[in-house]
Amino acid sequence: MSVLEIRNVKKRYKNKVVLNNISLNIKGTYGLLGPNGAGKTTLMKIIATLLPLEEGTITFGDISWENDQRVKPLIGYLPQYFSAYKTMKVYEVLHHFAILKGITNKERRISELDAVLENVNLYEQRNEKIKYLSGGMIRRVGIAQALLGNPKIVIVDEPTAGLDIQERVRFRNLLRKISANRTIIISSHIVEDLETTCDYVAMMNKGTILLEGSRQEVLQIVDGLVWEKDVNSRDLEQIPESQIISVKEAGDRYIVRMLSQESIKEAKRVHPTLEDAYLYMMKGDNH
Ligand SMILES: Nc1ncnc2c1ncn2[C@@H]1O[C@H](COP(=O)(O)OP(=O)(O)OP(=O)(O)O)[C@@H](O)[C@H]1O
Repeated sequence: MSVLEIRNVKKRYKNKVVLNNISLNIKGTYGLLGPNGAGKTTLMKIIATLLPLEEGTITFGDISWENDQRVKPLIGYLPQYFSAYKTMKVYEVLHHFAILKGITNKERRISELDAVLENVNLYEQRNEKIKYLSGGMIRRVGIAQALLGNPKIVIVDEPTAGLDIQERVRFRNLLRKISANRTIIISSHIVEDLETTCDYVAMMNKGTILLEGSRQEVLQIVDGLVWEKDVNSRDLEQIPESQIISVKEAGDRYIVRMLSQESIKEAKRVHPTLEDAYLYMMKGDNH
């Protein structure tokens, strides 16, 4: 499988630099993690060719994003807000997208529509109107349209925003299921979404990549720096807020998770998670 190579991509809105020399090697299931306004959507739209590539290069094997007819069929895109077409039925919406994607052969179209409906587990609901579906089901219709034409690269922007916990878990499982033999790019500001689904992660803030690598490589940045301690409420107040990652209530005591270069008295060192690495990078970036 080719690597999606992004080199020195820059984007400005008027005088504001929104993407500042972004370079990434995107492969496998790839998570783009960053707070609101980091530039994730802008980068995804440029990859999806919805915004022009003004500076820098993007390539996938021998295909280049500069004027290549082969780019569009490579890509399936689920935007952050996929909620239009409310009065249309699931099948009609997908049929519409199949036509837009140029799947003109009727037999091929029918077999592709059936296959994507099965794939996202919505075959039973194919004659339901969109407005009667749950948020999670609508998101799955969005994935179904992105899969039409069997694209090699699927881009999913903030896939679980607004979904309840059950729907989020189901959606993550679906992303894992469709990831065989394709590159999937998932953007999110929710670390858990990427923790369980992604092989590679990039952390982004203010238009800049802070860290990129396999999940293991990214975790190494905080290896040895994460501590846990069981405290009462009085001791909890003594811990500097800048050190705290999370606090969990345990009866009348608290389990505090902390970041520290030095060992912390009576605390035990624990294995880092993606959230630890993300908070560490964000703290550093805000100094
Ligand atoms: N059309 C536009 N005109 C001017 N500024 C824009 C435009 N679109 C986005 N921006 C700005 O670019 C920056 C990056 O926005 P972008 O939507 O790419 O971030 P994001 O990481 O996807 O965040 P979110 O999850 O909030 O969408 C923000 O500061 C945003 O205000």
